[in-house]
Amino acid sequence: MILSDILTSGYLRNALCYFLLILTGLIVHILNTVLLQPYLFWRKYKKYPNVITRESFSPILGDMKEHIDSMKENKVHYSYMKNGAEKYNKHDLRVTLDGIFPTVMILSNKALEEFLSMQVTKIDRDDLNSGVSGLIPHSLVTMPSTKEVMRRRKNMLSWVSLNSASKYIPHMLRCLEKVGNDMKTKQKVDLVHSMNVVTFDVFSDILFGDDVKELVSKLYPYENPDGSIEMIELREMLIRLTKCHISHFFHPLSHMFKFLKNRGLVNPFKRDAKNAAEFKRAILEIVKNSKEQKAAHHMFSDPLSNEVQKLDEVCGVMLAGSETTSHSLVSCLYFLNKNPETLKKLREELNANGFTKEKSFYEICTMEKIQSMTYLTCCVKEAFRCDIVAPRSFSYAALEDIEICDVPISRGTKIRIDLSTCHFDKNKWLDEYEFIPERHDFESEYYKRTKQTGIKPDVYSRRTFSHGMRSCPGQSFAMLEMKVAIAYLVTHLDIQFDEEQLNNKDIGFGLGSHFIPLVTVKEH
Ligand code: HEM
Repeated sequence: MILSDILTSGYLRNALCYFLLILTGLIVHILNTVLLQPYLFWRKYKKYPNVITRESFSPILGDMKEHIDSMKENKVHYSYMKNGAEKYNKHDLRVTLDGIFPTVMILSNKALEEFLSMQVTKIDRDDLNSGVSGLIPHSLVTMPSTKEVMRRRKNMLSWVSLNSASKYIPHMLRCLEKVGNDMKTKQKVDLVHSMNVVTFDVFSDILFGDDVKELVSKLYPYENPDGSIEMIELREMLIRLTKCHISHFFHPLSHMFKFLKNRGLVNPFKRDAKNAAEFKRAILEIVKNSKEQKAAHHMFSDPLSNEVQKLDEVCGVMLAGSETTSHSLVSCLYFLNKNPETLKKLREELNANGFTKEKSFYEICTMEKIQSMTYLTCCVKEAFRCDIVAPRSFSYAALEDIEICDVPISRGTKIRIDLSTCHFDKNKWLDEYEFIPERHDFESEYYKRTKQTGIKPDVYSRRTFSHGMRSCPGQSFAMLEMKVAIAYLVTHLDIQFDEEQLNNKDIGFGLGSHFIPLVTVKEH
């Protein structure tokens, strides 16, 4: 058939018609999921007086716009939650759009109580695969609370021995000593990076045996955004992978065309998936080569989980255990630098308990001593209140149509607990924007004063580790590690942040923060 025949024949006309039909369907589908459904969701909740939503509908970006605008103004991406606390705390729920995905955020205590009472029959962990959980899609962190997942959670806790963590203190001190000495030799130190070295080393010692130390510190290939391959250590790889996966959250494509991200079809998702696979391959090699019976070895001997789940479980523990604590350490050191009187008082408590740099920390730093220092505990608790490593919980979902505080929530809707806003509730915390460790000390004058005003926190006013059966299982371990690290660092070092960062009241060092704290470090 010659070309003119084809053009005039019905073949082409039919093909063209089908093509236009498919294209129209695709456009309608995109407009419906990207614009119409999010808009209807936003509008539906505007009428409830106990629900707060964005004042105007923001297409495609949704409430991500808040995060992006904060960063543009040199504020940490979640600073709007703190600054808007007065407005938000008047409501039970906040309805947001994570890009185009509708999410209900639990704000008030009443809403949280109702949420917890429905867990896990009507509300459960969502089978999520976004943000940082996209890095570990088969770990228990991302799975609904089936019997099997709760069994994995219990086993993981006992294998990692989080409840008898005192045995890890000497190793924590060795890591701190090494990093502390290294920091003193540099003119400027990226404090997030240094604290990451500490927390990663602590967790690699918990998970892997001494016989694979070489493999842990070996260099592995990592593809950079410009396509170049850089040889880096595993801990550096974990830091970069975490940052990249958090940034997926702010990437419009991951909201508009989820499959592109989930299947790693285009960059940066493609590159990040490749780097994640390399990271996991390295972890597998380490576990397989270790003969020592450390936590990862036990996790891999679980006969009821498959290889992919076990691998993600180990990576999940590394991620949950090291990234969170390192960022919290930076926040705590920041507030201590910003509040010299507090730092002085903390050093006095440490000195009075024998924590001086002339003494060997390996002898004096016992679990009992660490737990007995009230002011140290208060400083860590206050840092947890004032800056939060994860401003929202992982994602949960409604398993059926439910109501929270008389507000209907349809089956399948994503629900998250707001972990930050209540930390600045002026009805629960006196001087809510000030860093005042004394507020956590029942014996202090400040505490007595707050009691007289009637403004006092309750069990749900502290949400750093979330609440309920899927709250953080590493809380007491994290507290211990924070206290040992702060005790060591403030006794041995003077850490100075730059003035601009000290004066920025909207700075923060939680996950995904764009701030790089370049500090100067001197011997104390
Ligand atoms: C300062 C340090 C830490 C903070 C602020 C923190 C905070 C959190 C938060 C907010 C959650 C989400 C809970 C929810 O979705 O409702 C979580 C989950 C989790 N955390 Fe932590 N965490 C820290 C340290 C640790 C440590 C040291 C471990 C040790 C292994 C750990 C292991 C986990 C695990 C396994 C989960 C998932 C629990 C589940 O889904 O059942 N975390 N953490």
